[in-house]
Amino acid sequence: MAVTLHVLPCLVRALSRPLFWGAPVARLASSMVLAEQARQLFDSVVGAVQPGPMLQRALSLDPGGRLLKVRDRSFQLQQNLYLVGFGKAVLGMAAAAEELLGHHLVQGVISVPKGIRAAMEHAGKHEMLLKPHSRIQVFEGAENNLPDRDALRAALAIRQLADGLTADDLLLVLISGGGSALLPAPIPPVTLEEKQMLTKLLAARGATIQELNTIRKALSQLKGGGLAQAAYPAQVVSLILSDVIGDPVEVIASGPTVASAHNVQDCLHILNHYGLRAALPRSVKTVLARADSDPRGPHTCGHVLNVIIGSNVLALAEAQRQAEALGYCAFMLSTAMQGDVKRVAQFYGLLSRVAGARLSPSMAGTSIEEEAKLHELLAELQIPGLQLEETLNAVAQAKGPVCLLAGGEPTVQLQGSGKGGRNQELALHVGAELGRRPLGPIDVLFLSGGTDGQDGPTDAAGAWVMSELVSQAAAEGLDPASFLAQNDSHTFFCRFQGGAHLLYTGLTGTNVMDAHLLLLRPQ
Ligand SMILES: Nc1ncnc2c1ncn2[C@@H]1O[C@H](COP(=O)(O)OP(=O)(O)OP(=O)(O)O)[C@@H](O)[C@H]1O
Ligand SMILES: O=C(O)[C@H](O)CO
Repeated sequence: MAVTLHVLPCLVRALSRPLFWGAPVARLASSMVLAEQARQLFDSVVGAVQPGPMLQRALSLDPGGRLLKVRDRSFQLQQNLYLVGFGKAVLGMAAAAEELLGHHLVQGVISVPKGIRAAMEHAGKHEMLLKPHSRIQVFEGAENNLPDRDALRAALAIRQLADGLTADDLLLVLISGGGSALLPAPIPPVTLEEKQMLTKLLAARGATIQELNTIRKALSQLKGGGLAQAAYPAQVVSLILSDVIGDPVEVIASGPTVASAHNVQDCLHILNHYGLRAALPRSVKTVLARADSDPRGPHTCGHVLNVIIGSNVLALAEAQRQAEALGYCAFMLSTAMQGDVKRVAQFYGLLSRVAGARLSPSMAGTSIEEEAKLHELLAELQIPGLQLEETLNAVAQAKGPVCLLAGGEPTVQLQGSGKGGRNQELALHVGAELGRRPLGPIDVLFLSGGTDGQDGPTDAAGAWVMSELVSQAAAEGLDPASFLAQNDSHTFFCRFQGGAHLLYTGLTGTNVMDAHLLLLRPQ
């Protein structure tokens, strides 16, 4: 990174004098500049949703320090502030809250992933760590994103804190993705093991996060508004970092401060759909039957303010501004990219050609068939809010390089036993797509990165590719298709050009799904 930054000024000068360079050298310089800019844009995505800046944006104290403002609401502070939190990004969020409000804080409990404090210390991210004599108690648990005994202990401590609150108290709840596994409190007689097993089975059979969390809510004391209910009559303010498409507060971490709108019939429908109804443990049947006849109905959450403080949308909006500052015409495609990575990669491959043809007149007319295919693929993927024709028209008007931004979470069907992640697999598929046909006089770079800095079980956040990937890989004796067949994208990128196309950030302390960047620059 430092080396790349060091050479950047010379490369920029080189690009402005292409006639003095041989074509291959100019192309190499151009690639390096594009790669450096893509990296900067990814950093701005992650930077926009760092816990400190997010909390500072969401919370403000009046000059006397006695009134906490959140959105258009004010809360009196008088030694009455409590804090709980659960999720992968909650350690940094709690550290930022402690920095802002520490002297008002009476007590706190957070549930965060196993090993996160050591990882943050190791990475030198001291702003993500609590103060030495913090009033916030930290529990680490939920190894491999599954509820375990440690997370159960944390959930019980959180419930105990909430149970003890009075009408004079204010409870700040910090929530981020991974919160469901970090807050398991099964309703008896359901056991932790039974809940674990059901979660695993549903996930393995392809249940969506909406479906999975509907079941989790029905079997939990704290999810689906249970935590808010426990904290009543205290006021509750939940600050939520979204890791779900569309930012649905009732789904993120299974909505512990949001009344659940689902009923038992919804649960039975889901369990039926995945063939799990017949084999349900007796305890689960008991809890569902009890909920069906519960005269109290769903939890009420009138004393709660739920606020989304960070999301994929916010993060990409910052990258869009940054791209414009770098001289790109930048357009947001969608923050709801979903579907199988292979299809999503075909979409980006076709989009590169079609947008390239609009951008570079010498390619015009070559893509009518591809444009039709692109529309077909988009209809199949059903990406909410993606205005393809409008974006392409805007690209056609662009004077200069174009940056297309998107976010979301495609899915990988694991077939092989290789090492990889969603983002590296997507990038490699896009590289293969770009290599299918020559692109004409246009440089194309595609980058895909997970905003938490960890793509699948690898230490990379993602990867970037250019249109020359297939031919350059062949020169090194590497065939992307055979790595893809084994879901082995990480091994490919480690070998290809000595790992130069891998995106490394380390754990970022935040998590708003994935970011995709497509840079197009006429040569
Ligand atoms: N070899 C592999 N190749 C491609 N993808 C893989 C591979 N192994 C695991 N994955 C994918 O990685 C994902 C799990 O990784 P990770 O732990 O980063 O979860 P996540 O969904 O990104 O979590 P979060 O929502 O917190 O970001 C799954 O989508 C899984 O299919
Ligand atoms: O914890 C969860 O439920 C998922 O990460 C979605 O928020």
